[in-house]
Amino acid sequence: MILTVTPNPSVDRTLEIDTYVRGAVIRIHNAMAHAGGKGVNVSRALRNHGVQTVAVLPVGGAEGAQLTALLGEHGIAAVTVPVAAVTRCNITTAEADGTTTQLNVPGASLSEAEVAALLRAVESQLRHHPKWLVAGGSLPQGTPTDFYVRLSVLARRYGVPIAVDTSGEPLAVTARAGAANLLKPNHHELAELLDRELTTLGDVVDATREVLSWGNDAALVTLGSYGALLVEPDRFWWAGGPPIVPRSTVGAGDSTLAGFLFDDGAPEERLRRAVSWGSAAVALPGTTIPGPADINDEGVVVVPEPDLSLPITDLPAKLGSEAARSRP
Ligand SMILES: Nc1ncnc2c1ncn2[C@@H]1O[C@H](COP(=O)(O)OP(=O)(O)O)[C@@H](O)[C@H]1O
Ligand SMILES: O=P(O)(O)OC[C@H]1O[C@](O)(COP(=O)(O)O)[C@@H](O)[C@@H]1O
Repeated sequence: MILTVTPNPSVDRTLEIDTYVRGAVIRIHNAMAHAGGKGVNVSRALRNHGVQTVAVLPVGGAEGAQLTALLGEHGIAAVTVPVAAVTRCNITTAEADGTTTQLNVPGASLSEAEVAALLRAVESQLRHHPKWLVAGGSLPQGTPTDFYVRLSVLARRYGVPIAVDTSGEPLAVTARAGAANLLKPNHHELAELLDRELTTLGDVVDATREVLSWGNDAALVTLGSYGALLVEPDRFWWAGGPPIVPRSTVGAGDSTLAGFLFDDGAPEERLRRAVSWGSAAVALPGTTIPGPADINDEGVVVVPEPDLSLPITDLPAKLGSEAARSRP
């Protein structure tokens, strides 16, 4: 079983339009709603692939009830912690040219008692010794910024490894505490954490190694359309998929993390699977999370320790074609 916790879940609403024009009346072609939030999406991806998973999340108000109903439709076993504040709705516009714009609400406040109830709900599931605890997303107001560090202390007490996918201050606090067995920042979150631009592959690998030197075991750094890197203290790999015009990139990072955690195995294989799940998510509308029928890893190339001087933006073009040429 893989346990996930999402302190700030969302009903994700997606509006598919031609082009976003500020100040204009925009006609919507398709509107859809999915259960969202990082841990929730990891649970959805795992569940789609037959992995047992439990999602812990706070829910409140009518949107909380809708979120619970959506989770039921997705077949997710959820432990919901009732809270007074109304669950947020994040809104995405998905344009015909593949541009995805996310409007993420901060999320209503949790009281101290509600934060404590959330931690207790996670602890009661840790007693079942899940294979991983996956903790993800922003923190709602009222949640201490060291929330993920507290989760990590709990997880370690039960011998459960923890993967954390967050951003901003909660990422800084978690990473600097060396609290994670696996971190899943994207390129921009990593640059913000280190407060410097990361232009080449070497820049990203050095930055990630710095983060690992704070006590974190490994990092899966996603690079948007430029693929993803798996970095351990002494080794790293890059992987990338075929070019895609996205339908919606929302949920791609979460699907990538789920693909990585789906099974043990050689790091290259886990990274290949991660990128194939992430690429599949990009081709699907709204926060649709891929299942086995959506995924094809044939176009995904994995390259161990590529040239560190390569600009990130050149990776798919340079490494994708080199790997294809050297394939037997
Ligand atoms: N525009 C895109 N084209 C192709 N693949 C993409 C695109 N955006 C994301 N992906 C895939 O999804 C993964 C996660 O995307 P990324 O945007 O880095 O994560 P996050 O959603 O966490 O910000 C990438 O590693 C890549 O495999
Ligand atoms: O908690 P945050 O950072 O606001 O992010 C929440 C949003 O991220 C998502 O989990 C998608 O994340 P990814 O695109 O990184 O996979 C949405 O479902 C959700 O609305």
